[in-house]
Amino acid sequence: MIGWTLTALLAGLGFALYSYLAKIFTYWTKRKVPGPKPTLLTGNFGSNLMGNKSIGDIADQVYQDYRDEPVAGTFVMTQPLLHLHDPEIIKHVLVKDFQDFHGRGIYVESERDPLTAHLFNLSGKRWKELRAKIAPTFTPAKIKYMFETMKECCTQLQDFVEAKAAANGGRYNADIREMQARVSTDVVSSVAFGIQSNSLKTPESEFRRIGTKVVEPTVFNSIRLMVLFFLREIAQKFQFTITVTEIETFFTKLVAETVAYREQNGIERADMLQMLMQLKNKGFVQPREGEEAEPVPEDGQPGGKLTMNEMVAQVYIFFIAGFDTTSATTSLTMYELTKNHDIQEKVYQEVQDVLKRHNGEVTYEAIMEMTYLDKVINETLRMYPPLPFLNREVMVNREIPLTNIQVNKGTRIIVPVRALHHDPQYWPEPSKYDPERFSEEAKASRPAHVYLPFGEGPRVCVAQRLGLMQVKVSVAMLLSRFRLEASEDTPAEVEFAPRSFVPLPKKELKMTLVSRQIAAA
Ligand code: HEM
Repeated sequence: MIGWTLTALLAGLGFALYSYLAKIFTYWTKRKVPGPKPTLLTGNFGSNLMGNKSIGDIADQVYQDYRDEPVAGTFVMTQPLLHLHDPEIIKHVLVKDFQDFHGRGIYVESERDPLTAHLFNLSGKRWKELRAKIAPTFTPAKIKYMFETMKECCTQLQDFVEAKAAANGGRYNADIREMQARVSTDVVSSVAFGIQSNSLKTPESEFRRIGTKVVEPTVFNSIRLMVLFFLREIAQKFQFTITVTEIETFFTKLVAETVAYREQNGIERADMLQMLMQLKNKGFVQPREGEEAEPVPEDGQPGGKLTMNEMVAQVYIFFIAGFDTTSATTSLTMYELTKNHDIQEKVYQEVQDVLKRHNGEVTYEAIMEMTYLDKVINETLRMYPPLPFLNREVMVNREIPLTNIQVNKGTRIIVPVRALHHDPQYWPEPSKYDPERFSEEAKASRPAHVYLPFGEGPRVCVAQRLGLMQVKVSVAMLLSRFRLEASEDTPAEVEFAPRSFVPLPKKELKMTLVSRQIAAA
């Protein structure tokens, strides 16, 4: 008897759950939005939760399958997600109607999980105020100032490779992705905190260890990212803490100790931490000499001063957003240059010609004159955008622009950047590495908003200039001293780790750097 009652109860519960989920999954069909059929508990993202595919891979697949549709709808577990495919709709959401779509829908818990409260994650008034305060940290004048630090790290890289090559008849066979990750860690730790992390020479350095831990493509990190990005409601309900304690402790201690040391000893440096300290102490970033002050809004400096916790959260995002994006772009540029000798030769010639005009000195102005290098980096960012998608949240009940699809406040939106960058209707032969796609003529011939490596609109990457400059300095300085050659273990195509967010090769990315100096001797 008890057995029958229990079976009936379970069957009833199962049916109720099934009916509930089936109703939720009518969200898109009711709105006549096409999309793949969701699976009962995991929606359309089961393969991500199982660790077989990244969120970017799934967005790519939806784009392939529904390319001719202006939008498509999926579910992350039970959370509806709208994929934008039409460039005009994308423009409206990112730029023209930004105020109604400005959120990211990301989990932020400033008290219990303070490192989540950073610029990338925040929405609403808090994002707007913080963005206005942080943007002056990345003006051209400030980047020019940080340039010398970047250059110093790249000089150390040149010397490091030269020494390795000298010990091996002028040739150094390196895992370029790991090497660049270490250099980028050095750059970001110097530019952000004025600290020499020495990751290039000491791979077991604390900074490199923490950096690896943050981006490691583990199942845990993959699920963490999914919850952070799309399942805020669940995280809030169950009071999840997303940040790993060790990482939170590392950054909190680092910032507290560095700030205390500088304040006690009256030390001022030209780095991001100093600017964040100004935000903590004064509520605004001091313009540099000769630099125009940012216009102060009519309502004064909104949002007051930064708290210590807010400061740590910003340092954390500068670190994670800064080192992996730039090292992926630099190493994949070098990889493509090993495969495309004529392009490598053309960049090398440009670097030589420009440096000659600048007395052999790598300066900010010299790098800005390297227009072919700029095209090359743009093409790498097209083929391998570090962020394969952009995300937004609908902030009010309204229709999706240029459609009659009514969506609820809180609906998540995704712009499949990588899929757009590989669509043959905008990029003929998308697998071909061709920097000429970025000639003025070619740029004018395609719609805007099909190239979005840094995002677009008021939420565009706040450090775009810094990121680009770092990649360019690194590539230009390496090419000026070394020829890049494929070695027998250089892959014909790069295969990426499925659980990784930014493009992280599954295996080492090997190539040979040949010293031009030794070869010429
Ligand atoms: C090649 C290098 C880089 C690439 C490709 C890149 C790409 C991006 C993208 C796609 C976004 C989202 C934009 C959107 O949603 O519209 C973003 C946002 C952001 N990036 Fe970058 N980034 C790079 C370097 C950096 C660096 C060096 C830093 C800091 C030191 C940084 C800090 C940020 C921050 C704080 C945001 C959030 C902006 C906001 O939501 O207001 N990025 N980045």
